[in-house]
Amino acid sequence: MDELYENVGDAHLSSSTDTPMLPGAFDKSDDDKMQAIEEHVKGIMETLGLDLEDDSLRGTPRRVAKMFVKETFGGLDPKRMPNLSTFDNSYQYGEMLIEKNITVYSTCEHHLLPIVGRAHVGYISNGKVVGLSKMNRIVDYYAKRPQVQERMTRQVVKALQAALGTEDVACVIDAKHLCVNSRGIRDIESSTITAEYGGKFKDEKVRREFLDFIRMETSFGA
Ligand SMILES: Nc1nc2c(ncn2[C@@H]2O[C@H](COP(=O)(O)OP(=O)(O)OP(=O)(O)O)[C@@H](O)[C@H]2O)c(=O)[nH]1
Ligand SMILES: [Zn+2]
Repeated sequence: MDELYENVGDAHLSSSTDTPMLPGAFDKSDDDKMQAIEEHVKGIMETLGLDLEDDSLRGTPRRVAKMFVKETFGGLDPKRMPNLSTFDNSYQYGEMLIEKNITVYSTCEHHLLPIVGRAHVGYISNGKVVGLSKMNRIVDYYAKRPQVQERMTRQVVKALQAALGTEDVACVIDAKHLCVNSRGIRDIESSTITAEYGGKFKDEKVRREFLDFIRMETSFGA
């Protein structure tokens, strides 16, 4: 684990943001993966002494396999990377744009327990603009992997920097890790904040504005 975290500060190392994958990981079909996972889940349940003939338990291995491949860990499949289509900044908007309170449902890679929280993403256009929903989509794509929050935060920033052709991208994530909240130390109140500031967001004033904006209460009527 230490080695993984040592790399977290090296923005120039692409390996520091990549999810560690086995060679050939992208060659298997979804059906092959689901079949293998179904067998493994069956094994775990039988080891725990559960009767898989029971009506309620019978479908669980298949259900979990489908959920892992298609939903919970769907973001391990590069084919599911959202198309971050950009267009020209024809309206000459020159200030920062923030998509805040993006819901994060992810999974802690140490315990395979949920991470639930909110991401706030901002950028300053360098001539290109990205559709608002694409920021929600890119957060969700990287969230759908076994994750550490530090890596997820940096993956979101790097993907948007590449799509927008600018370093001026920031992401803050505030999330609850059920491995901390519901087991182990069982601290239901604590949450984890991570931040990645690229380009102009490293400037104290720009960063301050970003952080002030994401703290703004947004209410739409009653
Ligand atoms: N840095 C970081 N740590 C995480 C993240 N998610 C979970 N962890 C931590 O990973 C650590 C794994 O530590 P271990 O000591 O191997 O696991 P453990 O015995 O289950 O630890 P406890 O949770 O303290 O009971 C724990 O401290 C978790 O809180 C994350 O996104 N980032
Ligand atoms: Zn965990």
